Amino acid sequence: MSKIKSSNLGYPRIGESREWKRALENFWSGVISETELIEKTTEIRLRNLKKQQEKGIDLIQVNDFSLYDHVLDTAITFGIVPKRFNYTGGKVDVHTYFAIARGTDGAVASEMTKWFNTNYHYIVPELNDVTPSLVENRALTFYKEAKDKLGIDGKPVILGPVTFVKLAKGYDPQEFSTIVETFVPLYIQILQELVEAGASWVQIDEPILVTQLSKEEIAVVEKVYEAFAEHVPHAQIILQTYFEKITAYEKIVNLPVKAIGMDFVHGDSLELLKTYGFPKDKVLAAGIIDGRNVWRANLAEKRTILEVVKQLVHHNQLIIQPSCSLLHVPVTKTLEQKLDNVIYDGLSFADEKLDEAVTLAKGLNHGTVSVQADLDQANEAIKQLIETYQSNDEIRKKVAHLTTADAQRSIPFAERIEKQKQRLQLPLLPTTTIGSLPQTPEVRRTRTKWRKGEITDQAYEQFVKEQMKRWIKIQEELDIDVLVHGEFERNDMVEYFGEKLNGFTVTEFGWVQSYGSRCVKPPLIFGDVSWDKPITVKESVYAQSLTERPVKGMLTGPVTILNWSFVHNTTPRYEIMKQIALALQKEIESLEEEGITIIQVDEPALREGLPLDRKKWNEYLTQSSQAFRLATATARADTQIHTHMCYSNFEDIFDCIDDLDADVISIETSRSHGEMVSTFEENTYQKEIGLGVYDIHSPRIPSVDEIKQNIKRALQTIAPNQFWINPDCGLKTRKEDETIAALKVMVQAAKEVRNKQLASQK
Ligand SMILES: CN1c2c(nc(N)[nH]c2=O)NC[C@@H]1CNc1ccc(C(=O)N[C@@H](CCC(=O)N[C@@H](CCC(=O)N[C@@H](CCC(=O)O)C(=O)O)C(=O)O)C(=O)O)cc1
Ligand SMILES: N[C@@H](CCS)C(=O)O
Ligand SMILES: [Zn+2]
Repeated sequence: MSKIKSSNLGYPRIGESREWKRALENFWSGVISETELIEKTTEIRLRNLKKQQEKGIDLIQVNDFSLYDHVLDTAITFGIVPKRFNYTGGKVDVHTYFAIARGTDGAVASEMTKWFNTNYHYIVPELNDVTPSLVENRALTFYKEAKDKLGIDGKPVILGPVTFVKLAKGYDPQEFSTIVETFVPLYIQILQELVEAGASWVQIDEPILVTQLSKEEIAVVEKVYEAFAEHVPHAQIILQTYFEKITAYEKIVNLPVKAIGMDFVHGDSLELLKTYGFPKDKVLAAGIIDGRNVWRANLAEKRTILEVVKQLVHHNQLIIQPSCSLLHVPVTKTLEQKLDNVIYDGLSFADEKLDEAVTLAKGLNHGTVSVQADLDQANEAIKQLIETYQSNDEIRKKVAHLTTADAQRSIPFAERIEKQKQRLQLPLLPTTTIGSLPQTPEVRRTRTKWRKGEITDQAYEQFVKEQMKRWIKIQEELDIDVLVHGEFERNDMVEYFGEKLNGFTVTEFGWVQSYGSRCVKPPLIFGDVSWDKPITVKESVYAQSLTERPVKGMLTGPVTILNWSFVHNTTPRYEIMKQIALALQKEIESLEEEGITIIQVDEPALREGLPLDRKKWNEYLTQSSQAFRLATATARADTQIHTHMCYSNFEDIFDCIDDLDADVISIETSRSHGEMVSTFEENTYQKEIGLGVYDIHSPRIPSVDEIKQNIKRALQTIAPNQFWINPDCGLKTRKEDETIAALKVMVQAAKEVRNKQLASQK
């Protein structure tokens, strides 16, 4: 009988103490050389592999490490570099690689967007005018490295051609099949070289197979994998999917590959298996450990599922693995010193998830008795965890009695906006920013000192006040119309609220990569959510006291707080979302009581959370808009409610955006070069809107003409009296001088267009 194997689908890149982030940022700022960057990152990569080897993972993944993003890595494997970066062929050097991701003085960065329904962002490949060729077989390089340095026969992973082309831009969708075909010989060469080097398995990731593909697209998938089977018959391919169940299961499961990887946590893959069976000649790679959440697995329950799965596959042809790459969870829980013991015992980060996979495989191979102690321990930890859940009867009752009317503003938008215009007296094409201002090393350092108790609460508060004071003045000098307090007091827009609301817990080191070197520390939700006292009022009121211009109150919305937290499944998600909404309602009321006239409730994660399975869209969108409206319903009619969204494709959720009933929305668009603008041609959006006029994730300063172009393009489809002028997103990642220079250009461009508009109205 063959042995059931344990496997991994990707290990976090960032290192236990975010040493990867520091290496990258030190390289970008010239503190370390390219050689040092390569040395440091090689060290991290090898350490990651070694850890997995020591844990006893049978199939250790290679080529999952990246210096920025794995989709960008795939692009440079094929020499896909947009023309503006002056690439002349051959292996893409590190400088060009980072230039595509971050932009340069002379060339805008490639667009970045959400990786499926996650908070990880990938760099969108641009296929216009480039002929792909295999310039570097990166999978082979990293396969050899693991073999030579650690004696690991790794399982190289490559992003499959269908997903890669689907996620790319710069081609006519009609040409999809032809474009994919151009990649097929290149993939065949990669596979051939890997087989020659001795790779036992090759994993090809095709997560696009869990989305709705057309018949023609499925035919392309079939053609591609038939070609691989024909040309590289000895490659043992694992066709890997994740994040949902496979949509065209009956077709996909019969493709000529050795193994199919499926997610057994998200979407009902078990039902597919039971209904349609699983081919005898294939191995099933079962993603049974949740790669998207941090709560400990109930191993006994998992084992029961696996016993069923085992009956459905032939002769132990089973691999046990996480449901997706562990990129989406923090590295290890062992660094956490401050967590409550019960919560600590109930957690499982990447390292612990690998232990869980190994345990389950061992139990299946050697009988449950061999792992009984682990199963009992997990069971006890989970039991303890659930017993400590803090229920809040008052909140539960409130939520239970909510009606549709509770999620409705007092009067319709058309009437509200008139009152708001009266109250705010803003110019045509008002300028504003999205909320955060540069979180300089000094700001971060001061907060870290305060957290460590090295400076007093008073000194820290004073420091934050000074930042606000300085920046209110800067914004006034720049002549921005609607100001922000800058969010200097916040570590992150979600974690900050997690620290203040009941029902949340935060970790010290639970970092997860969001994009490039930037990481987030999602809070844990384990308890009913409630609000005790004002969270943001002190800062907003102070900032407002310094100026005659309106300063926006700044909150994060219920959908985003929920989606960017690790939520335990004790309570249904929608229930928690409504609890958060009720808490935000109180915060809004507190801001209003102190005279704040504009309140922004950010929802950048609304589109991201859209289920991959279309059948689930309606419920999600209805619940999301309901929760947002509940949070903002009690706002005065003349309080202007703003919202903001970024780094997603918004076309599919346009109706939901409208349904939020926010008075003003700002949407990131500049990296997608006006694609969003065309959406407005097909829609008659009545409310006010700001389409980001410059990209904030690049250090590059835009020109006045560029911004004017962006504004003018927007004004072709949006009325001038509806339009706001703002950057794409918050400015926290930018340096101060870059920010001031870019905002100066933005205001200048706004004024030029405004004056022209006013002159033409005369
Ligand atoms: C707007 N976006 C956000 C997303 N998700 C979020 N949860 N938040 C977002 O804002 N998703 C979509 C977009 C783009 N994504 C991001 C994600 C992350 C950042 C970002 O800037 N991250 C920071 C970390 C922020 C933070 O929490 N910092 C803490 C800790 C400070 C720190 O590191 N201290 C050092 C010591 C410093 C010193 O002594 O010099 C330490 O502890 O070692 C804080 O500020 O207190 C990042 O740098 O990665 C942006 C957009
Ligand atoms: N207000 C937040 C929104 C980010 S999506 C910020 O400006 O950083
Ligand atoms: Zn944003």
